Amino acid sequence: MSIVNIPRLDLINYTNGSAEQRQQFSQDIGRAFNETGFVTVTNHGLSKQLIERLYEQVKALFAMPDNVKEKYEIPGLAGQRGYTGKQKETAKGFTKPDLKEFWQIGQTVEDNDPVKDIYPDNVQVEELPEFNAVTLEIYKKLEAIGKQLLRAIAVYLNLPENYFDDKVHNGNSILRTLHYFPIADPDAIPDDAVRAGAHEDINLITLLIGASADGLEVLTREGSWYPVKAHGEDLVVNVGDMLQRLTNNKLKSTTHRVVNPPRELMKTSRFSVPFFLHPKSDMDLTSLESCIDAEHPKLYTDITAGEYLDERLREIGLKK
Ligand SMILES: O=C(O)CCC(=O)C(=O)O
Ligand SMILES: [Fe+2]
Repeated sequence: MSIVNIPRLDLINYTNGSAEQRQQFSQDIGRAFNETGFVTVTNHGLSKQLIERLYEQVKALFAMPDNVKEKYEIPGLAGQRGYTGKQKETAKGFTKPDLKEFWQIGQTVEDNDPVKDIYPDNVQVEELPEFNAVTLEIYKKLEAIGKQLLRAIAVYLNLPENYFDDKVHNGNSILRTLHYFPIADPDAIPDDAVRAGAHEDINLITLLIGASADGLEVLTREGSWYPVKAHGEDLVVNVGDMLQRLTNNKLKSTTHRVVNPPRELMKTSRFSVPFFLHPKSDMDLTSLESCIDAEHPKLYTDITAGEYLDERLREIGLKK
């Protein structure tokens, strides 16, 4: 069996470290993103109490009756805000939808950036004001952590450290709170229906809170599945297709999935909260010249982040 290297990185070494520690952090995250596309991050600044508050609210949201949640399903928004009901998203190449329901929160523009006009408003959960408050706080904090990580990656790529700053400022990022619901009768579900079918994330990088629950697996280069284990409150961070495209596959957007639990645990829920860090839709994803040479010929056509997102939302059935 192959050994998959998913290093555990201490963010304090980047945010408060010496020049040497910062350089080391950049090399460590860059190398891991080049090899497996995944790292775990500790000392990220989200307190245990905040994460507990988040999960309490996420559980309360999905505990509401389906007919209450369904009033927050907004036609025309491709699931990008509010509720998406059970079995609506189908991983690319799969025929059965994933066994999950989710709620998505988008960008809140706080300055007078005109991009404000193109983002739909977030949907407020009337029954749970605390859900609205804690998810907004988590969104802003994960966005700030993501910006730090992109700075470290920019250094690894020999770009100016602030290369991504203006591209992700007021970006089209999404916080997704997810519920993999209990399966009352395992025999009633189709054989190939899974919690989350094998897929790659669309965005630049993903920061996931709560991957300590079992089920998340990454596909190794040898073609086997390897479980991702995070220590308690660590974040799991991975490369998405936009960053892979920008770097002409130097950084790898690794295929991952969430498997169903063993039969005796089918009646239990699994919750998780990924943050998909997106740039503004006008970011040019044309592969960097520095990532193209005779050994690494250009693999992708030129496209903007907005055009690319549109294409992908159609493929997974969220956009008609
Ligand atoms: O639930 C998880 O652990 C991962 C979810 C995921 O990969 C996704 O929503 O893209
Ligand atoms: Fe994913």
